[in-house]
Amino acid sequence: MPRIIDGINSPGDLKKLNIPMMNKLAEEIRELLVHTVSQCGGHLAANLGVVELTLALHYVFNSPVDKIIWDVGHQSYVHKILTGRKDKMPTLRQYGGLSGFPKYEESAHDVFNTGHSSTSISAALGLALARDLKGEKYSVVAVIGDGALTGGMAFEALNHAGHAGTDILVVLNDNEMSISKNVGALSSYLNRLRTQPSYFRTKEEIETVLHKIPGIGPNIARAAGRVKDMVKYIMVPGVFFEELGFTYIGPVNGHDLHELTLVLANAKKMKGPVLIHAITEKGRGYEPARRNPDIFHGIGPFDVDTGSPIKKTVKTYTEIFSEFIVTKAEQDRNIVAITAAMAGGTGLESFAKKFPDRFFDVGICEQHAVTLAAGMARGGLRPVVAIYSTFLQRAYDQIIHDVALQRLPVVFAIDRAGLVGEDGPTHHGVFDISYLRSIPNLVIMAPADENEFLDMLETAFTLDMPVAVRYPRGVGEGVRIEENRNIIAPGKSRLLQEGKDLGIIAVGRGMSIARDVVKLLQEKGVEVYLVDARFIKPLDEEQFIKMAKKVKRLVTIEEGCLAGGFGSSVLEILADNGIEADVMRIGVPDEFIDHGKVEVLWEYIGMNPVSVAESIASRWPDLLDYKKWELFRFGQS
Ligand SMILES: Cc1ncc(C[n+]2csc(CCOP(=O)(O)OP(=O)(O)O)c2C)c(N)n1
Ligand SMILES: CC(=O)[C@@H](O)[C@H](O)COP(=O)(O)O
Ligand SMILES: [Mg+2]
Repeated sequence: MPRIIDGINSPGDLKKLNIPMMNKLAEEIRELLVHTVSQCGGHLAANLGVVELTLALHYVFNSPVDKIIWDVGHQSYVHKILTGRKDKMPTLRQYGGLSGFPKYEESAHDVFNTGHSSTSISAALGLALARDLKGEKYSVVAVIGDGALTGGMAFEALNHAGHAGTDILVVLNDNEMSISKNVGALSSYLNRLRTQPSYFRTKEEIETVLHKIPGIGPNIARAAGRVKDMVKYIMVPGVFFEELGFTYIGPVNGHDLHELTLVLANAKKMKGPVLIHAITEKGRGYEPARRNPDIFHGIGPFDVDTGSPIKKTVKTYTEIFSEFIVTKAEQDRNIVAITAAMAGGTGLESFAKKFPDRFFDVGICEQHAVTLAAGMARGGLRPVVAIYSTFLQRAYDQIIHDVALQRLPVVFAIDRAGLVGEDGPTHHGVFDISYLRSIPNLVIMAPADENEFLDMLETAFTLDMPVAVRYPRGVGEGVRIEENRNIIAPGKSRLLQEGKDLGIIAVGRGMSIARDVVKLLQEKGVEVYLVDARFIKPLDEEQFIKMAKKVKRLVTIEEGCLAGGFGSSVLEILADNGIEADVMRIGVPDEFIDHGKVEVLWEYIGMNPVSVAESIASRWPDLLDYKKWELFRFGQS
């Protein structure tokens, strides 16, 4: 049977279809989504939920002349399929292939790059204001989820857009889910909009209801009758958005193509800011995702028939943190845990189950999460804020102004530090070393393996000051976990071996690379002095100086950006102490690193063990002769 999807190569092809044909196309798109994500991994549930919404948007609007901006952008696969990238779907999230997020460099239909939440309305308003100033004519649409709407930036933008009054359409895609169940008062408000028919009652009906309230009811009813606006508050759905200057339309069935296309076509003609509240179901059309939208929010490759993910054997750093923090909280009642809508991703779900009163999911509000922690610490609690490195960027001022400046004992569990792989440049956690190490009053650690990680977490709670522990995405080194924990003295590195030819100082997952480099070099007779820095701040100055004096040649290895990074801090120590040494820094160069498997990315930036060994051999040819180092890559001696 011919498939409609085969004839869809641009949004223009959609406009030839009628509603039944588009419904059929929706089914075919869902099949493609499930197949693709089962192979490549990715954000399945959100995409399954926006199939009809995306079809309707491309049916009514004329992309790329009209601009559609996808908030977070994890739900943009359907948009990619409809805008000429259907055949490239098998390359999704792989190195050199399609990005999992909108990317202007990939297509003119991806008007604005996203990945972090709650930026779409600001960007859309910027485009709309640019359009107005340049006297151009096109529509601008921001598609934002109910989770992303919890982010402060979205409100800053609504506030400005309502005031600016220009033509802009916000489509609120409300599926009641962030990654987990959406939280907060706003979420409850959206829920009331969805479910309470009282919003549609007439003035007379409202007065009747009010009269039934004993004591005060009749008075309120009389007052409401006099004050027009008060009645409006009760009668008009979406009054919150209306009061901000938006025309609210909704709720609309986000899976009914007939209703969606009509409403969008009307909204397109309206003047000023308009908000359409569309109700969708996350995971729609694939039962495992519909039943577990949180698991299928972002998932690795899985079996389509069962929905089961491909199993891993070694524990992830996140799992280790998860177990640690539950045990620690059993011992210390003052420990509270905060997440910004990432309970699953940061491993706080078990904590939430065990200590519901001590767990706080604040929504996608990293800034608030950090200052909330500061307030709690001032109030005598022991807060741990678990946030991905890339999202902590949002809370920079709060770390400085609210936590560090007041030297408050907040523990930052910084997950996804380093390259994260398939999510790519919006999500790589490569900046935290640089942006944190300049902050006074902050201790920063990075573990080389699981035992060190647990020791660091334990140490963090012994220090009466702000402490950050950064650790990577995914599995650890697979070492056996020892029972006894060691408290590490701040700034104390770990000497692994002494050697006379070359010194390597590595930190965090850089140590795993360093170990392999040492093996390669030792096989060629090079004697390496190897130190696991453990601390990014404070640094083990004494050890580093001793080492530099002895070997004169140092290599630093970190999984973070080189600019202002850990290697730079080693150079600062040497310079400040007048030590002359030849230093090679290995880390992330001054460019945004694409998406792909971490090992592939390491190779690209010259950070995998073989590349590092080759760089060492080429920089110091007297250590190894050319012929020998050339053979590293082929594993020959
Ligand atoms: C600043 C920031 N914090 C956290 C995230 C992680 N994150 C990605 S999607 C998402 C939930 C978004 O929910 P919603 O906007 O409702 O989209 P849905 O997946 O439900 O369609 C979160 C928390 C992010 N991308 N950016
Ligand atoms: C879109 C987004 O920001 C998150 O869903 C992110 O992709 C999760 O990453 P992890 O898979 O590392 O939890
Ligand atoms: Mg949602």
